[in-house]
Parts: sequence; structure tokens; C-alpha cells
Amino acid sequence: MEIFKYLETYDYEQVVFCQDKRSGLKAIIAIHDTTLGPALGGTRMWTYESEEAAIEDALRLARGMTYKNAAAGLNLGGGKTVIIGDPKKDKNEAMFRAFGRYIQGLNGRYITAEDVGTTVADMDLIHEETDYVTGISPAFGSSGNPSPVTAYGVYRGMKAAAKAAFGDDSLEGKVIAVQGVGNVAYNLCRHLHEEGAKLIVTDINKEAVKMAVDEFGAKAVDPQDIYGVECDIYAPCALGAVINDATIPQLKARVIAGAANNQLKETKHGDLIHEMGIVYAPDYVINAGGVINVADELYGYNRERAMKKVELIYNNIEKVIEIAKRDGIPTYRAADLMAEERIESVRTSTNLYLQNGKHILNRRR
Ligand SMILES: NC(=O)C1=CN([C@@H]2O[C@H](COP(=O)(O)OP(=O)(O)OC[C@H]3O[C@@H](n4cnc5c(N)ncnc54)[C@H](O)[C@@H]3O)[C@@H](O)[C@H]2O)C=CC1
Ligand SMILES: O=C(O)CCC(=O)C(=O)O
Repeated sequence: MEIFKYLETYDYEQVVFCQDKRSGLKAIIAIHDTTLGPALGGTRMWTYESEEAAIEDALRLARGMTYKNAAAGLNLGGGKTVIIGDPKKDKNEAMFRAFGRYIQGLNGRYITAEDVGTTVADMDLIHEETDYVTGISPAFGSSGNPSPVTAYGVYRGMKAAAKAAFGDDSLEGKVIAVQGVGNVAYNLCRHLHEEGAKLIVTDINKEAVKMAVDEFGAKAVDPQDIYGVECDIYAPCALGAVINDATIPQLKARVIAGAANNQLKETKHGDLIHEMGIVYAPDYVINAGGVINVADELYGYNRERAMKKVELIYNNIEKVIEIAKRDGIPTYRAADLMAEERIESVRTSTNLYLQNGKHILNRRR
């Protein structure tokens, strides 16, 4: 990988490699863009096939956070961390504390939170060493696990996408194929079940599937079969790149709306599903509930205020669909335009010199 060429192409600011051999920490912090404010994005712990795959994931996810935070109207830039390792076997206190010290060393340029493979308990350990962490225990006056809030945002966004496809935002009786029944999707399934949707689920974790079958009357299918099931809505809620050359020909859904980050393998796949008339709720717009929730901690966490902002994901998805219709472009492109326009407008206003400008974290202390 020609790293500087890649950084230049997508305009990344900074990449930090963190190594601590006593605890086994191997982490990559990627900071994409801090025009709007400090880079906020979670920490993913995963067993990567190669170091290159880990770097690529960190970079892609960090850039996604720039767009997610901008589109959600947050005064935050985009960043993300990946820790290379097995979240079931390789975690220890020293690892997260060492990682916390690396974050502290960035002096507020990057703020972390949970992502796949990390938990509130891990954030609490990071918090021993740095202020620049969100999603810590409610006992610290914090917001806790962001997943249920992300799920609520996905549910709201799915309704807006359903309205565009079916003329009505009710999900009652709709058949919804949910891929991955993890922290977010379990909570999403609960909302969908409560509204009377019929669920088809899959997961590589059999216990997760069993829970959805037992609690929500879901029908279970094997992981490779989820793409081709007869359904109204496909909700990708596991890992990324699931909308690709191999899966698109199998899809029967009229709507794609799910929690996973980086759902499109490449932008051409966003063009393809647009041509097929599928209403795609762009991943980083619909799954912003978690970051909206953790970002509220920077103002002194208020659950009610955070949930009100998350409700607006419905309106944001409607807005993206409107821009797409107006300009005759796919929704993923409309979302990018919305985010890019906001970043550019703020970049222009920050040209004005201001001594000791107001900093978002000042409000927290
Ligand atoms: N947790 C949050 O608040 C947020 C999560 N996201 C994204 O949403 C997605 C899900 O996140 P979480 O629920 O927190 O993660 P999770 O790790 O709790 O759940 C993911 C689930 O997907 C399953 N899975 C993995 N590979 C699979 C495959 N090939 N087929 C079927 N199932 C598979 C796993 O067994 C697991 O149950 C991720 O892409 C994450 O980045 C995005 C925004 C916020
Ligand atoms: O929701 C979170 O835990 C933090 C933000 C984030 O990393 C994400 O939205 O992917």
C-alpha cells in the first residue's frame, strides 16, 4: 500500500500507530478531517487478515465518520481506531490504559467511543487515562452503551425510507431481512417487532439468532442466504462491503436500511442499486444515532435532548432522498453532497482569525 498516496487522495490529516508490547496493544488511530471540530469515532477491535487490511479499515471508517458527523449536524470531525486482536481473547486492562495514554497524547484532536468488539467496560479503562473518551458508564454521568440509541435511529430512518418506497412509513406487516443480530440489530428487531413487522434474521452466532427467533418470532436463515430472501426491506447490521457484485443480483428488497458502516463495497454499487430502483438509506446517515448520543456527552449528557436529535434521522433521510430526486443522483451521492457542503461552508467561516476560539470540550469540564 502506498500510504501517502492514499492519504493524499482522500485528504487524511493524520495516522497514528500505537504499539505496547507488554499489553499486546497494536492500534491504528486514523484522523481524517477536523474542520468541524475534534475527530470523534469509535474503536473497533477485530482479528484482521493482515496489517494492511487493518490500516485500510481504520482509514475507511475514519473518513466515514467525517461524513457521518457532518451530515448529522455535529460540530465534530472524523476519526476512528482499530485495535488488532481478538476481542474475546486478547483484551486486558493494560492494553486499554496504554491506548488511553496514546489518545491523551493527541490532546483532544481525537475522541473515542465503542465500536464492534469494544464495550462500555473498555471505555471505562480508557477513561482512567484520558478525558477524550465517550460512551463510558452512566455512573460517570455518561451515556453508556450507544447501540440501543443507534438502533432507534436506524428504525426512524428505515421508516422514512419505507415512506419513499411504499408511500407510507408504517412497517406493520413488512418483511424485513436483518443481517447480524448483534448489539444494534437486537434492539432494532425489538422496535420492528413492536410495530408488527415480520422478521427474517441471520447471524454467524447461533445464540444471537435463537434470541431473535424466541423473542420476536423471527424466521432464521443461513448467513449466505439472507441476500436472496423474499422481503420488503434488507437491513445490513453486521460488517461492511455487503452490497457488492455478488450480492446485488440476489436482492429482492425495495429498501436497504441498516446499521452497518461502509455497506457499499464501492461507489459503483450505490449506482447499481439506484438504477434498480432500490431506495438506499445511506449508512452513515441512518446509523448516526450512536454518535449523536455519545457526542451529547460533550455538552453534559442529557438523554432526552440526545433522543430528540436522534428522532431527526427520519428527517435527514427524507432530506437525502429529496436531494437525490432533485438532482437525479443516487442517495449515497446526495448524502456526500450534504456533508461536503456543510464542511466547506464551515471551512470558509473559520478563515476568520480568532484568538483562543471556543472549544467544544470546554463545555464538558
Ligand atoms: N454499536 C453502535 O452504536 C454502532 C454500530 N455501527 C455499525 O453497525 C454494525 C453492527 O454493530 P454492533 O451491533 O455494535 O456490532 P456487534 O458486534 O454487536 O454485532 C454484529 C453482529 O454481526 C454478526 N456477524 C458478523 N459477521 C456476520 C456475517 N457474515 N453474517 C451474519 N452475521 C454476522 C456478529 O456475530 C454479531 O452478532 C457494525 O458495522 C458497526 O460498525 C454503526 C454505528 C454505531
Ligand atoms: O456510536 C459510537 O459508538 C461512536 C461513533 C462511531 O464510531 C460510529 O458511529 O461508527
